[in-house]
Amino acid sequence: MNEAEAANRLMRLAKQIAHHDKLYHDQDAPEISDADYDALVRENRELEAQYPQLVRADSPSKRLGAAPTSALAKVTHARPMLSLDNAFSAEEVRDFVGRVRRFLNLPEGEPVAMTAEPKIDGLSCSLRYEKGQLVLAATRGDGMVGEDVTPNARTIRDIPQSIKGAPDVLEVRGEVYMSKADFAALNERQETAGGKVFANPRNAAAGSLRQKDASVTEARPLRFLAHGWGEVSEPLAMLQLLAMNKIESFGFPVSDLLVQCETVEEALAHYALIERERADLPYDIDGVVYKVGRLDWQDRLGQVGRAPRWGLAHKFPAEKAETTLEAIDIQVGRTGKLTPVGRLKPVGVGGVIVSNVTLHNRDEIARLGLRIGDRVRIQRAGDVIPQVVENLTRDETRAPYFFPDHCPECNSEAVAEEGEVDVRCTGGLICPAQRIERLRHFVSRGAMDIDGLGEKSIVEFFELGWLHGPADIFRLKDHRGALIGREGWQEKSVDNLLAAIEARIGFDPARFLFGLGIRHVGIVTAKDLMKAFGSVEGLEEAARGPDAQAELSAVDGIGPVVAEALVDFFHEPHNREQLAELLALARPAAFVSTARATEWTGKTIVFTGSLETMSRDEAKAQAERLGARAAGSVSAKTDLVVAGPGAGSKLKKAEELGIRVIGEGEWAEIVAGA
Ligand SMILES: NC(=O)c1ccc[n+]([C@@H]2O[C@H](COP(=O)([O-])OP(=O)(O)OC[C@H]3O[C@@H](n4cnc5c(N)ncnc54)[C@H](O)[C@@H]3O)[C@@H](O)[C@H]2O)c1
Ligand SMILES: [Zn+2]
Repeated sequence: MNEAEAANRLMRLAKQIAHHDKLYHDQDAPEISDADYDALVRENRELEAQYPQLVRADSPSKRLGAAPTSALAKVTHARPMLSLDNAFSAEEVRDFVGRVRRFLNLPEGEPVAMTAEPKIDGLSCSLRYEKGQLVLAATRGDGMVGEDVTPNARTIRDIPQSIKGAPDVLEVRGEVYMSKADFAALNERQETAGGKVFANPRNAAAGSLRQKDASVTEARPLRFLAHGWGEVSEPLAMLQLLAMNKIESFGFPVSDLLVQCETVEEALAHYALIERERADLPYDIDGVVYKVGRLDWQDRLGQVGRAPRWGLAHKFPAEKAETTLEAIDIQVGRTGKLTPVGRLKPVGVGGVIVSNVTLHNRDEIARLGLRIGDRVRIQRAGDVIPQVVENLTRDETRAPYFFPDHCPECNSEAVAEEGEVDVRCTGGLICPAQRIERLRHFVSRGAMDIDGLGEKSIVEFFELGWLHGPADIFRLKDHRGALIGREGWQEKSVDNLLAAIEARIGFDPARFLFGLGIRHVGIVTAKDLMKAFGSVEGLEEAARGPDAQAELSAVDGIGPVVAEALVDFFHEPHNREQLAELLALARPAAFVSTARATEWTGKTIVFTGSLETMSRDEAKAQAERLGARAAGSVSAKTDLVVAGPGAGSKLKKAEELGIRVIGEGEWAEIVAGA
């Protein structure tokens, strides 16, 4: 940038910054974020440092806030109310201390003790006490002239009306603010009442204090925290910290995170501590304020431009930033869920460089109207994964983004169930993203129950390339030689594992079906299906038939959601391929109904309360042996309820419906007699 360009830029910056100052300070309605505003101020400062001859009379570096234009009376401050210079890094804090040291001409090694405390996000207010009585409360305004808000301040409980033991004239300065919780509640009330909703607690506090009618202020939950003083008729103390202690003793709230630090490194450590506490503090803060500890040094340092030379605001890094969305990638989770991830042009947010954001799901992308190449505002809260909060471009000419209808990992069809936002891959058996999870499920207790094949071994075999899908479990015997001698595997344990696998050839088809991990197909549903279709092959035929949905839904215990999941699963070619292999190797048994025809055949039984002589599973198995179905909830279709001690709502419902209820003893008799 040459000198002429710099002059132009400085003129534009002066106008822009003045515009935002007015919106923010006078109208309590900012248009841009603080971080964006700070960036303008910073650019102005850097250009002025480079071209000192171009510093304008109306430069933002000389002004502060905005001259008040409200209906409130104006007051000229006895001592100006200043702003603070900003620092955004530890380096800049060290530079600040270096400047202080040089200004005071301190000998090498002489420490500069400083106080450090939270920079609370409210609006500054000066409270003037004469002979212990509150006589004036004023906002900062442009630093020289503020607004008279005395009646308003009198409604704030943290502000004493009178104080004892103070100098004849004492101006206590601090921040009027609103707690996060009070802010949220206020906005909720405002919204229901159709009133103004505030952008943040700072604006809410400013808008609430600067009211013509003090009864409006009174109804708002405002608080006050002291952080300094203005005119005083006699010195309060020799040190900043002790002066603040004195102010506290007069009855003003002072931050309990205010400390004196002996070195700059100590101060930076306190900054880190406050940053860690930030989320848990009841009020918003946007940084840490350091002040030279010795008041005689503060006097010597004085002020330059709009800020004291003895104070510094060390701001927290911005937690929001703007950047470009360069791509959207789809990640497939262990359960088949497709999650869109935004790839960003890397940008600093809250102290870290962010290049990925979660976009949650298909609906979220549609809500934001995202297209590749859009400018986006992103946000990072604590250690939560960053997310897009706003799309800054709505360029209808660029290609819209279409959420994939196939899994990027295995190319199987990806679908969202009705009423669900998540899109899932249907290629359960072969999808690499889902493999380990599926394998784990296939061998689990309730399914194929293969002893010795835990998650650790699954991962090990998977990484060795031995396990792709469940069919490979039955081919592990081909790797016997290679497995023996690997860490944790002796001949005996290998043979035990292979025997456990062999034992599952010709196993229960319902547990086999359950093991496939088809969505919504639990063990009870699997049994119902096997009862109806006799075998997995029979089920497959039905699920691929022309009338599959209707045929499946007709089965007792199967609803349309399960039917759809089955149709999806058996239509996916990859699944069918893997299943064919698996059936050839595992050869599940034909379903034999262990039920005899009894008077209970086809009936529905519900067990509730605790059973004393048997487990719930055993009771259900007994019911099934009688040809009955054990259901989880009582309805008009229930034929019998077996209630043990502690039975509650199910028992009550059965009684209301007039369903036969028996105890465990009577049930045992039925089982024995059948
Ligand atoms: N978004 C916008 O459009 C916009 C416009 C103007 C200003 N701003 C924001 O307002 C701020 C600039 O205003 P500023 O000039 O008042 O500077 P400042 O708010 O950054 O710093 C000075 C003020 O900090 C306050 N403060 C809080 N805790 C303090 C403590 N412990 N000790 C001393 N002072 C403490 C005081 O009220 C003091 O006046 C920046 O945060 C800026 O981002 C935003
Ligand atoms: Zn997939």
